[in-house]
Parts: sequence; structure tokens; C-alpha cells
Amino acid sequence: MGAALDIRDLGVSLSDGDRGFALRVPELRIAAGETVGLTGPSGTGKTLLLELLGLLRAPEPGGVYRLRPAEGPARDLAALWTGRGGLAPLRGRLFGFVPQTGGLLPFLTLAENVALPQRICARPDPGLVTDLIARLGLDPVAGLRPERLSIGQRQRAAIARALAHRPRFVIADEPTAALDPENAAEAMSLLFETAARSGAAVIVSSHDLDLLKRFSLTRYRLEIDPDHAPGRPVSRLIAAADGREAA
Ligand SMILES: Nc1ncnc2c1ncn2[C@@H]1O[C@H](COP(=O)(O)OP(=O)(O)OP(=O)(O)O)[C@@H](O)[C@H]1O
Repeated sequence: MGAALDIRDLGVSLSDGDRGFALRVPELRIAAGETVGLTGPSGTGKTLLLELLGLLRAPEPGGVYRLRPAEGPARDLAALWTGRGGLAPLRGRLFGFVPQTGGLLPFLTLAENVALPQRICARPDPGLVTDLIARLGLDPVAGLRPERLSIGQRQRAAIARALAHRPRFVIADEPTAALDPENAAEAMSLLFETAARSGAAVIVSSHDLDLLKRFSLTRYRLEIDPDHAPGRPVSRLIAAADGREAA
């Protein structure tokens, strides 16, 4: 059985006048249900990598990005990026996203926000919405709009929303950056716990290496190559230590 996600020699380059930035991913394989932690100093391309993984950013031609849905054959995405047509439904179905600060829609209640991905994918499952809200301790505030929620409650709602359509992967970009240490640890462990129950793989980026080390994760980091051209850094994805450090 192959990996759920398999990347080889994939890259993205950004350019902005004299300034350039390149991200190189020599190899990244993620198994179904695996939990992956991504670290790296500011500006090394963590967000860019998560955008690449989540089909929000086109890779340069030439590399391999293969996705294996739960059912059906593996999909090689290079062709889909040139056609674009099939990409949005695939992204919507296979991925759930947890942004840094919740990203909830202000005019919907918490419960309606959680149910939104199900509506978008035309897969209503009110039972799962109720279950996720309960598991994340959000019952008492399920009928409130985001402005009346604490930052921690918004982040937990974002975690519930990311899992509501039973995605194969959850991509979380510094999901605890706005939380205090206690709430950060709680949100992170709820993210892993709820994803594990639904069998979703999680790819989470964080500046907080100590926090990531508390969990049993496959860890990767991004590092700038020391001998890059001036103004044109090249960042590379590297498996951390043995690549499977448990806390
Ligand atoms: N259009 C562009 N041209 C050149 N470089 C760019 C462009 N847009 C962004 N960059 C650079 O891309 C790099 C990667 O940015 P990214 O936001 O992915 O980093 P990050 O590791 O997530 O940072 P942080 O931890 O601060 O959120 C940054 O160094 C940024 O300066």
C-alpha cells in the first residue's frame, strides 16, 4: 500500500523584482492517519509548503506530487494543475484547513461554521457536526457568532470545521500562534485526538518546537541553504533527526 501523499523533487519559486525565494522538497511521504510536525525559522517557507501540499499553490513542472484518495486510484497532480478543472473539488474533498486565527465566517454561528464544509461538498452530516462540537467542548457556545467567542473557542471551532467533511488530510498553519501556552497545548492535543478518531493525517506547522515535541510526530524542518545567491534564498525540507522523533 503506497503513501496517502507522496512528493518527490517538488519545488516552488517566488519572484518579486530583485527578490526571489525558492522552496525545494526532495522527498515527503505521508501515510494515512500520520501526524506530521513542521518547524523552521520565520520566512523559511512553512506557509508556502502547506499551500503546496493543500493544492493552493502550483508547483514548478517536473516534480512528483501523488495523492491517493481513500477510494480509487492515486492521482498525479501535475496534469491537474495544467488543466485546473478538477483541482478545486479535489481540494475541497480531501483537505481540511486550520488557519492561524480561526478564519470563521462572522455572520454564521459556530455550528453553522462547522457545518460549512459539508454544505460545500454537498455531504450533510448533522450528527458529525454535533459530535465534533461536543468533543471539542463547544456545546455551550454552539449557537453563538464568532465575535462572542474567545480566541481559544474560535480555534477549537476551526479544528471542528476542518474535520467536518471527513477530509483525508488536515493542514494546520501555526494553529496555536494566537493562544497562550496552556490553551495552545490543549488545542494541539484536541487537533491530534479528533483527527486520529476520524483517520485524517495532520500536517501542522509551528514555531514552538517544545510544544511539538510533546506529541508523537514525524518531524520535518525547513532550512535555508547556506550558499544561496544574494537576495535569493533557497529553503529545503529536511527530516528532523531520525525523522520519527517521539516526545
Ligand atoms: N513574491 C515573492 N517574491 C519573493 N519572495 C517572496 C515572495 N512572497 C513571499 N516571499 C518570501 O517567501 C518566504 C516564505 O514565506 P512563508 O510565509 O511561507 O514563510 P514562513 O516560514 O511561513 O514564515 P513565518 O514563520 O514568518 O510565518 C519568505 O521569506 C518571504 O519573504
